[in-house]
Amino acid sequence: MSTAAAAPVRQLDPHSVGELRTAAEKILAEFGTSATSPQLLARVEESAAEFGATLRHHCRPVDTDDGLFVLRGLEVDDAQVGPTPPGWAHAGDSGAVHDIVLLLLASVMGNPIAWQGQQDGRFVHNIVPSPGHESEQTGASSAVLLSPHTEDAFHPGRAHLLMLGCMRNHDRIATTAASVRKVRLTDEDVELLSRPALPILPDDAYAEAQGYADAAPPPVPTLFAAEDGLTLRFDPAYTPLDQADGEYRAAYQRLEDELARVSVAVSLDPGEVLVVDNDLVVHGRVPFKARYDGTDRWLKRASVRVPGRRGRPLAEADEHGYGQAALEAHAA
Ligand SMILES: O=C(O)CCC(=O)C(=O)O
Ligand SMILES: [Fe+2]
Repeated sequence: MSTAAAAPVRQLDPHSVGELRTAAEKILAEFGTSATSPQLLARVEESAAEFGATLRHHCRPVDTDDGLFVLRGLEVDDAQVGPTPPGWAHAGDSGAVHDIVLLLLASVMGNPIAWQGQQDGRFVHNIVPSPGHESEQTGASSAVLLSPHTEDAFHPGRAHLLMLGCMRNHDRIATTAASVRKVRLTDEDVELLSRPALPILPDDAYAEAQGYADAAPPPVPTLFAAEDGLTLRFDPAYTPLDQADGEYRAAYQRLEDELARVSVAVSLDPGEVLVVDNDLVVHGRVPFKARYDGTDRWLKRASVRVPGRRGRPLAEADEHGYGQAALEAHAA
């Protein structure tokens, strides 16, 4: 895994930073919370529509095979944001102005989404290590490697973009990212992995979806040849690989090895926002020791759909999504 020059950086200019900050503070002053209501979301959409061309340009689609970029230039005042919450359920309005900044950025890039079944339906999630969850394959874990995955891979309505905004990261714990556009596979492996062989089951962040029993889990392809290149849908921790034949398993393993080979480690500093194209890149996190003293690593996460984006199999439209539906922040 490489760490040098891990990600293309887009440096925000002071004017763009000011626009974001002023708009977010105004919205927070009006509503007194970052908890989303239809009124707050409408105000976010209005404000985002008024941003200048420079900020919009910083928010243009991912434009390299890295499949990601880091927005730099926003500021987080470590003293002012208060202690890292001990779990998402305790976060409340901690760092509320940063929730709104992230929502504004997300609204420039596309349409933010939320899931009823995750973090109380919030549009901005808090990713913090949580006592008792150390070994899970969710954002609340710490002691284990969070293995590379497509965000919400089980669902046809999953995000096109994943945004991770850093609030605090004293131990410089890295997010990992691997782009399918950088892997080397034979045509035979690509063909094999493009067949819908296995389902991807809902992850541990979706207790309700895990109980879904109305229909069988649909098999989905791991790779897809989109117009502009390969895309992937990959979450080995929730894929029943033992149901596949040896040939498929071997190809899947070769893909996993290649993703590990091209993986980069992105250690975010406060104020930085990592934007990952969820169709091109799988992300994860290295293991670390949680502090549980209010100074732990703390990220804000937003998920975004990009209207009109292609690059996924049409058959996804028929998937049941395990009874889960994403809420869109803004009318399509
Ligand atoms: O903690 C991280 O860096 C990434 C966690 C993760 O997978 C996520 O928030 O979706
Ligand atoms: Fe994730």
